[in-house]
Amino acid sequence: MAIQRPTYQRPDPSVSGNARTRVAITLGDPNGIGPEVLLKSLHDPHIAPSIAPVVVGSAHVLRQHADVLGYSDLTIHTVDAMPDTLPDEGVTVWDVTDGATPAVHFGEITAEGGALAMQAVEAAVDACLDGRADAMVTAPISKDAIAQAGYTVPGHTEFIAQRTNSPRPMMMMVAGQLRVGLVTAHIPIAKVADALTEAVIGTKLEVLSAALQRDFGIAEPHIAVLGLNPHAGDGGVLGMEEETIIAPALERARANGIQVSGPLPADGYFATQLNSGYDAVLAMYHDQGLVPFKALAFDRGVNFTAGLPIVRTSPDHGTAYGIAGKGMALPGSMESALEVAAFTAQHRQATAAPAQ
Ligand SMILES: NC(=O)C1=CN([C@@H]2O[C@H](COP(=O)(O)OP(=O)(O)OC[C@H]3O[C@@H](n4cnc5c(N)ncnc54)[C@H](O)[C@@H]3O)[C@@H](O)[C@H]2O)C=CC1
Ligand SMILES: NCC(=O)COP(=O)(O)O
Repeated sequence: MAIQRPTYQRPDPSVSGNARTRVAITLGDPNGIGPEVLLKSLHDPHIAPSIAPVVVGSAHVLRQHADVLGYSDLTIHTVDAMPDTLPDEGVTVWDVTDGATPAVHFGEITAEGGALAMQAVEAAVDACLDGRADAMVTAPISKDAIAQAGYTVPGHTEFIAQRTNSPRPMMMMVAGQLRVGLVTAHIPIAKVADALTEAVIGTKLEVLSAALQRDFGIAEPHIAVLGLNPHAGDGGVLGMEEETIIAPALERARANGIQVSGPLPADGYFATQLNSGYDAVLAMYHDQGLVPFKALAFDRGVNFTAGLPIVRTSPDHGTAYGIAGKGMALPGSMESALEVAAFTAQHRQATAAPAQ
């Protein structure tokens, strides 16, 4: 079977009246590969025409990464707020550090790095909420570093949901037509089964279905739902969650007008069903969805947070400390994250109900 590759059209600026999508791009952990993939992506001539990118974080950190990459002639414009217009060349950084000059320690997990990364996320969320930005793209943070900095959320998804008062966030991975939603995300595997309830699965199906319509333009989405246990429980021999929790949740979703199929065996799904016309698949836990997703689409995969009032995407990879500062990081996932952010923001704007 052919590996699924992204088939997104490049975002069409005419969708929103020729306005470029204003994207706030958070710098991520300064010691990881976030700034590197960001710099490489902004050099992609296919990306620049459709978005107005503003990097949020530290100009000093970005300069250090640019120097290591050999981009020493790059002009970095520093501003102290989300700007309305951008210069024709160079990269604009909204510096949120109050003039600090943080050092970069490639490959190290530090509280300072975690704090700096989250300062940028806070600023970018607020810019999206008050309309100064159309979308945000987050370069990767380290969950360890942000915990050292005192943050009690596991990652962006939960943090942005809190800051935007969104009770129903959902992690969703996207690579072209391959879309994977998660019922549970950042919890220990030992807690997954207990976290699965009919209500939770029903909520995730609603959020996923709404995101497919509102953000990806699929009028009548059809969602495949995976089982939890091997072979979807095999009639109860290998586990009962399919019969007692997942199937009833699907019945209720159907009654509410959502097209769903399942519960389907997870291993077979990714081996045979990717071209069967499903618009998305709902996985029960993080690695059930992300292992096959990354195996199929790592270098183009995007992490999209469904269920938010703002548009937020991210590359599908993390801080990759082992290769930080070596110039080896592949930028494709960040490029796709920028594209999906622009595409979904433009789609939301184009289809938003006019104000009464
Ligand atoms: N959106 C985000 O903020 C994300 C953050 N993370 C965090 O990142 C940290 C490290 O996570 P890991 O599980 O080690 O995953 P990782 O994605 O950082 O690294 C996994 C493997 O992929 C390689 N890799 C990752 N990105 C690459 C790229 N662009 N080009 C070439 N090779 C690449 C790495 O070198 C490593 O071998 C953790 O704290 C994790 O929570 C992980 C995923 C997403
Ligand atoms: N595996 C995805 C991941 O860990 C990223 O999480 P988040 O920071 O986007 O919440």
